[in-house]
Amino acid sequence: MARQADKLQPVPVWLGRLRMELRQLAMPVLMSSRRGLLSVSFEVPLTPLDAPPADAQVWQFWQRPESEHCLLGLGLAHRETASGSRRFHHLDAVWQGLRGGWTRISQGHARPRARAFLGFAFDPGFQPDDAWEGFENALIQIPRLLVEWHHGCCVISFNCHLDQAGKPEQLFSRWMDDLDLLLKHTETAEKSVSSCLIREQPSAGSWQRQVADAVNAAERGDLDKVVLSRSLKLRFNRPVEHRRLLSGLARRYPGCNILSVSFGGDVLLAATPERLLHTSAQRVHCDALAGTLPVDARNRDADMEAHEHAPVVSAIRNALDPLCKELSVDECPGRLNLNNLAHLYTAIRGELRPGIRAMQILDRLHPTPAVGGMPRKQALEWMGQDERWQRGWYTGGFGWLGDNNQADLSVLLRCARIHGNRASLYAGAGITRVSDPQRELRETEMKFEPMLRALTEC
Ligand SMILES: C=C(O[C@@H]1C=C(C(=O)O)C=C[C@H]1O)C(=O)O
Repeated sequence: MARQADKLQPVPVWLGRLRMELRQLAMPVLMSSRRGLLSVSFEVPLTPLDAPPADAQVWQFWQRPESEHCLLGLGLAHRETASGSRRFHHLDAVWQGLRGGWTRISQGHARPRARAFLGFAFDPGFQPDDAWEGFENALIQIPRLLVEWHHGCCVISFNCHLDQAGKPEQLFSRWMDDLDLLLKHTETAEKSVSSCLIREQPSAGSWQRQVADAVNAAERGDLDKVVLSRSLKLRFNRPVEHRRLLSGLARRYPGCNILSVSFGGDVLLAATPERLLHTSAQRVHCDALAGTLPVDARNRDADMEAHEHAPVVSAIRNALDPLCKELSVDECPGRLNLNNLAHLYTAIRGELRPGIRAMQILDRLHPTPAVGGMPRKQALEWMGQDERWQRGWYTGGFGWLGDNNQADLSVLLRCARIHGNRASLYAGAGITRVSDPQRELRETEMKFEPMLRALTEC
């Protein structure tokens, strides 16, 4: 991401003015009878961060290095949660309501903007447990401080919900604490961390047996595809330096979305190649990403993987079709090369019918057969019996929502959940009637590798 060294001013100069202007702009609204959300935005000469600040407790971090776009949220201004089969309907209504009553003020060149983070578990029935401390089934969260870097420009927004803001002086001091946290951000010294594997869940042997059962079920015609996953639990000799981990992943995977979330407990981070949904006004873009090969694989291997890829393309096409005026789907899949592996990739783009919102698309899309299976119902039932651990947010989604039907949501893959000196890693593979258990196991190992490497190098 481009640095803004040329625009950099000594921090205290703009900070003093910002403090004064924030007060002048926010106070009349805080003293009024207005309700709903308030945002006050400023353009500031702040260089991009490659991770959340060291002392932050609650944050959401979203970065797309390739397009020089990064969002960082600190603290909590407002949050709405949902679960169950209507969770996206509920959050859609919430989001529309919030946007309707949002007072937005901006200073200088900053454009007033509405931004919220959206995150959700794979399963609408997921209930947060000890393993996923602080992670709700699905939520929309508006941070108290939002920093957005895009193409060399940085806008900082101070947010609050006027119904819950408390006394103005307390709010200003919380805002200033968030800002201090952001400005105090420093690099941490390099440390070597050694790992020891605690356990695999399930063991490699039983996972291969599960794969063989699923292959038999596909041969019988009970299902076409099911994605089975496994988890690795690791313990390190000191707390995992997740910020360093994140910056390492961004360096190595600039084409992926780099994500990190904490609600005060565990830290979830990911370098995911799969964009679930990207909308802006009436345009929609989805990735069909399924079928995995070593980077140096031959075309014959790609033909085998096409079995896994085709159902994903057709499910996304079917989900989008009724919502779109026009839909274009690449004729043949291309290859998306990551460092050690490649995925078959098809871009699906459309023009939405008037009034179609991002959350309505999400409701039809998730879970795609890239992470669930086909037919959806049978595959989910199969997974329910076989996977004896909670996927939590793994294969769920995370990203942000904005004005004008903007949304950028990723599938939570290639992720790790960190708790002190422990980490849980997740990986899965699509199983069809042509799958081979040993090959699928190898595929999950290839998917673990980037995070394992980053963890042991950070
Ligand atoms: C389930 C995962 O990945 C998904 C499954 C893929 C496959 O089966 O080939 C490829 C990309 C993802 O859609 C994972 O990385 O854990």
